[in-house]
Amino acid sequence: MASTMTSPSSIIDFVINKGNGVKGLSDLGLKSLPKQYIQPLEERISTASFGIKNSEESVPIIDMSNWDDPKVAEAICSAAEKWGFFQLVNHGVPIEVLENVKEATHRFFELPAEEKSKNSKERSCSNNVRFGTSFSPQAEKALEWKDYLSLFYVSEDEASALWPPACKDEVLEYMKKSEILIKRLLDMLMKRLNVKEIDQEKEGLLMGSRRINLNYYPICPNPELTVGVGRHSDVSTLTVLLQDQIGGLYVRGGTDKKSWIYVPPVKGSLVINIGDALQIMSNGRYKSIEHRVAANGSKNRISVPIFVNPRPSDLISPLPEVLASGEKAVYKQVLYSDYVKHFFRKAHDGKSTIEFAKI
Ligand SMILES: CC(C)(COP(=O)(O)OP(=O)(O)OC[C@H]1O[C@@H](n2cnc3c(N)ncnc32)[C@H](O)[C@@H]1OP(=O)(O)O)[C@@H](O)C(=O)NCCC(=O)NCCSC(=O)/C=C/c1ccc(O)cc1
Ligand SMILES: O=C(O)CCC(=O)C(=O)O
Ligand SMILES: [Fe+2]
Repeated sequence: MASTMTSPSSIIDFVINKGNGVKGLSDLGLKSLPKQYIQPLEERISTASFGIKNSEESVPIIDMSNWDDPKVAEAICSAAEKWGFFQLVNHGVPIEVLENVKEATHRFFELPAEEKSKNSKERSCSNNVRFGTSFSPQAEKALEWKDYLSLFYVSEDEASALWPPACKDEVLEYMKKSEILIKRLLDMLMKRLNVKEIDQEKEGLLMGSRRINLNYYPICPNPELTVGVGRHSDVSTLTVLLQDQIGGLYVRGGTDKKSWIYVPPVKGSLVINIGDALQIMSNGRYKSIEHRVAANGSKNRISVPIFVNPRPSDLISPLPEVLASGEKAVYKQVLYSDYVKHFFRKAHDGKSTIEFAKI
């Protein structure tokens, strides 16, 4: 099979059109990376330092056991300002729920291509369920070494009816059990912005819609030539990210704000990051930080982000409470679905998406 698949168009046909994804390529045991996946030099991730702490600085690890203690809120808000990323331990989401969702993710991606591709953009019976590969293959000059299942949550009933049976129960449980944590985090972050209470209207604006992605990064023949996910910031309010023990996530940070800082897997933890919507609503106080994922030459990696978002119909802009002291708005009002469409229609390009909302 591998030998018959040498032309660029047959690779694309096999991976994208036939729904085999990069997992299909990886399973064939390819010895070298197809050229569509070769990233320009400046986008490649040196794996020489892979898994090794590459600087004195690292993303804060915050213990949430005493979530009521003002010191916890202080640590979270400071991390959101300085790093835009932090890891949480003792976050209240049961470890078993996290283990189950990881297992369900493997179960889904182990399904035959024919079964998975029933959820492709072309064949899915709903826009809210989508199996795909790379990020935006039509827009990308170089593809990313990742397959995904993206599930937009509307209601429990809709999810039960439409989400793939291989993973839906575990994914729904993860969403349900993470809700208290999400509310606690938003409560702390809002208090620091002088938002005293999250009423129904604010709750809708901050967390009115959620999308969960199951990401699969199969073993890659030449990991140093490509990426799992290219440089981007999330367009969410905040993202709750579950990663397995394999590693590969890097975030932009450090004293010079330009280094790539490795986020080591911490057993039982959840990674939290601020997204563009909250950077806009906080008028830049909380930072949505660029991040990227390396490909791996010896292990299959998974991750499961929950993107906590405004509703598509929401207008987002700096919050009145933030501007009350006379601070000048640096972002204009944008319709959230326009913002997300803008993000999805281009290749990953670092922090560029937010230009769309700059005054
Ligand atoms: C505006 C949406 C996204 C699409 O609505 P639509 O225009 O009626 O539906 P389309 O199916 O025509 O999608 C528009 C484009 O976006 C693409 N797209 C539609 N969902 C998807 C999808 N989950 N995945 C990757 N392309 C998609 C889709 O392929 C299409 O591209 P194109 O065919 O070239 O016009 C709509 O679903 C919406 O408002 N959703 C609610 C908000 C929402 O989902 N927010 C997501 C937050 S996601 C986030 O923060 C980070 C995501 C992320 C994801 C991957 C990464 O590598 C890194 C980050
Ligand atoms: O796989 C990861 O660790 C991060 C993935 C990511 O950044 C995303 O899906 O937006
Ligand atoms: Fe991301």
